[in-house]
Amino acid sequence: MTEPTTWETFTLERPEPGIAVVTLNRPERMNSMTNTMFVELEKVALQLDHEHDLRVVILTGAGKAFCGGFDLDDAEGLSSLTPMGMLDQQELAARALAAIRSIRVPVIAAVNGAAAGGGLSLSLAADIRIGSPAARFNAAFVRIGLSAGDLGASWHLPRLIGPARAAEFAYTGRFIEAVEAESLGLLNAVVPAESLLDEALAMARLICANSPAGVQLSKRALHANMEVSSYAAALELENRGQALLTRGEDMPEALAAFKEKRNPKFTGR
Ligand SMILES: CCCCCCCCCCCCC/C=C/C(=O)SCCNC(=O)CCNC(=O)[C@H](O)C(C)(C)COP(=O)(O)OP(=O)(O)OC[C@H]1O[C@@H](n2cnc3c(N)ncnc32)[C@H](O)[C@@H]1OP(=O)(O)O
Repeated sequence: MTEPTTWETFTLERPEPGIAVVTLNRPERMNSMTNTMFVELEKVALQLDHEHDLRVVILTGAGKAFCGGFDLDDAEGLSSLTPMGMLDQQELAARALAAIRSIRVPVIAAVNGAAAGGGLSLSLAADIRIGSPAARFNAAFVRIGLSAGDLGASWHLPRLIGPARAAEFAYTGRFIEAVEAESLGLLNAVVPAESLLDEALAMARLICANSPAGVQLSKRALHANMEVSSYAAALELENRGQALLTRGEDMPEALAAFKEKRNPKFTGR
């Protein structure tokens, strides 16, 4: 494990080769999001996205919450902004979450507690969510006069839990606790709190054992095909990815390893 690097709003740790752990670090404010956090999250996402040897990012929260959404104390200060100023703030926040979502490698959210409002949106920007029993989700937006059309929540939720459940969740502002979240597919798994990070690391290791290029092009295909409208377009995109991968080093190495009954040594080239 290398020494953690501490940013103002989170820590970045590298427990083992290929794995980065980003921990939101404002536990006294339920890891709520400030403009500084948005700026720093965008920066670290762009930094990680350019690390050739990175294979998986794990995102979690310090203390008892994953992320309590926008810092409501900060919100006070925003009311003096012009409408365009407010739009700038919203776009700054949205860019941060888009940067997290578009990191080339898989992002696993280890949801250690409440994910409310923008915190829900942040958890949805990850590809995979593993929760502790304390994981709970809340589209808090409507409870404070905002819309659930926020930081990607209105795009992810219908695709993840279905339009009707997304509507109920968004309109009622109720909490979805861990067990229900797992049954809806909002969580991939619920694991004991004390082993949450270990479980995320175990899943990360499984991913690290596979072809980096294969995993990254799988992520691109899965993300892109949630956007394309047709099966034909999806096949076309998949075909291009496979054609690229068959020209790389990993596939022949995987075939040779299979024949020689040994583990492949992937390079990602
Ligand atoms: C409001 C935004 C307005 C601006 C709009 C335009 C700005 C554009 C830029 C930003 C765009 C971002 C868009 C995102 C929007 C949102 O996220 S809206 C939703 C905001 N979040 C919430 O409404 C959630 C509020 N918190 C809770 O519901 C609960 O605290 C919890 C997170 C579910 C945890 O509950 P519990 O475990 O019971 O802890 P509590 O006792 O409630 O809280 C402990 C302390 O933490 C403080 N805290 C919690 N959440 C926040 C928060 N979001 N901001 C600031 N502080 C928070 C809470 O006040 C407690 O503090 P103390 O009383 O001092 O102990």
